[in-house]
Amino acid sequence: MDKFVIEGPAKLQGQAYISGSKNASLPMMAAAILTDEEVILSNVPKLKDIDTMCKLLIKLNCKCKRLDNDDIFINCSGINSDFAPYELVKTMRASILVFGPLLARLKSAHVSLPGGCAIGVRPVNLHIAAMKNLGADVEIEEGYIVAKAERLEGATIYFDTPTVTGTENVLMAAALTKGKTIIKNAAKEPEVVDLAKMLKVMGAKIKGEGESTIEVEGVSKLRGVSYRVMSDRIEAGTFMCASLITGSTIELIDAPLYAMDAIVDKFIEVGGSIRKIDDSRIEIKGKKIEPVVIKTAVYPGFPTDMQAQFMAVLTLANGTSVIEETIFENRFMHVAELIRLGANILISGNKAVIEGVSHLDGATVMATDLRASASLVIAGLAAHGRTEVLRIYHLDRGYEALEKKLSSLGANIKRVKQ
Ligand SMILES: CC(=O)N[C@H]1[C@@H](OP(=O)(O)OP(=O)(O)OC[C@H]2O[C@@H](n3ccc(=O)[nH]c3=O)[C@H](O)[C@@H]2O)O[C@H](CO)[C@@H](O)[C@@H]1O
Ligand SMILES: C=C(OP(=O)(O)O)C(=O)O
Repeated sequence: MDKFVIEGPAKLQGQAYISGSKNASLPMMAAAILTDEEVILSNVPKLKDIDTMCKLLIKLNCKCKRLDNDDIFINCSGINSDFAPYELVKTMRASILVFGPLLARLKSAHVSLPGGCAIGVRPVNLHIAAMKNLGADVEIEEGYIVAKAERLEGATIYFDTPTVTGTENVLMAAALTKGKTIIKNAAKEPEVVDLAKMLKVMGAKIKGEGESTIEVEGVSKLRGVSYRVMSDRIEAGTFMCASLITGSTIELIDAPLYAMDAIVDKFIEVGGSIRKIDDSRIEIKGKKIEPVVIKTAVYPGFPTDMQAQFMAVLTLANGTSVIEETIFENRFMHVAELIRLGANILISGNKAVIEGVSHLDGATVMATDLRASASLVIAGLAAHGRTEVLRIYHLDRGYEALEKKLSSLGANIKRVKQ
């Protein structure tokens, strides 16, 4: 198990390249199941989750391999298995994204139920209800979703709560399902929009992506595609937090600002500034850390995936901040670890009250989930002395070469094998 060793405090300068989006790449890889032609995705980040999705596709008898650099090649012409085993699904919840495509392509799916995880229970009841609505018979047997769909037909699907991967599963299934499917209270996240754009290039008929009602007119066949994945707004936001907490000016290449309004607003409210250099480059400057109120919400609200990183920054604010987490019931696992670094944080229900302190001191801390890990790295950059972040395999699920990118900005951070 690797750990990070950080010697702080750091001052950063230079350029960081923002990789392709994990949460856009994963559904697009699953969408390759929908066609028997080649799919080439570019700008796919080198991450553990991407490797897991590739392994899962190979298990289904698709071909999946990384080409040069950031391209992934997938060909599902030989797909002949509908089985997504627990061994893979337990390591990555996003495996549930093969559910919709398998049903549409093979008329059956046998997909392990993802377990709970550190941030919450994360049920998939809405995915299952949606597939039933499209006409599938779905049972839960021995921890698996077992679904058959002799005759799928377009339907109106209403989500009680907008679910990102649920919306993506329905989009993919409906693209190959006879008739019109209307998704109401759909997720509007940019990654959903990017998936819809890819599906349209494949020949899908979709209207309304990015709005709360999406209409899909099913087609009988989808083509292969070559598609460039959007850049990762959460990675870009994480670098914004690194610049705030270290009071540094850095340049970001390929940050998808068009999808980052809520993050940029908070960055500026806390005390950052942004200057556009050209179409692909921005300069971000962390000047001071003012206390703020943050409430996570579905897009275009403030993303839950940025909550932990902003909390790390606010531990050093000039006053008291409040963060309310409304998406996941247990996404404050980083708090106890930030307290080990000297932070003053109280939790009451789904609210955290963060009293800014004058400084943080290095300590050994434990990463518990992906974004919690990132928040500990950010805090470690500002903490005085040595911070060890254990269990960074969580971080490797979703950040490409974070330690290399931070080192090249001047941080003293090393990956150490234990
Ligand atoms: C691979 C991927 O894209 N992951 C993202 C996706 O996760 P994911 O798609 O799993 O998250 P959802 O949007 O589904 O979850 C939103 C809320 O709906 C609830 N819910 C969801 C489905 C369901 O069947 N029943 C149900 O109750 C969840 O428990 C949660 O409270 O969106 C989350 C919210 O922006 C992000 O944090 C994740 O990074
Ligand atoms: C929670 C996240 O991912 P996943 O849904 O893949 O667990 C995340 O990206 O912060």
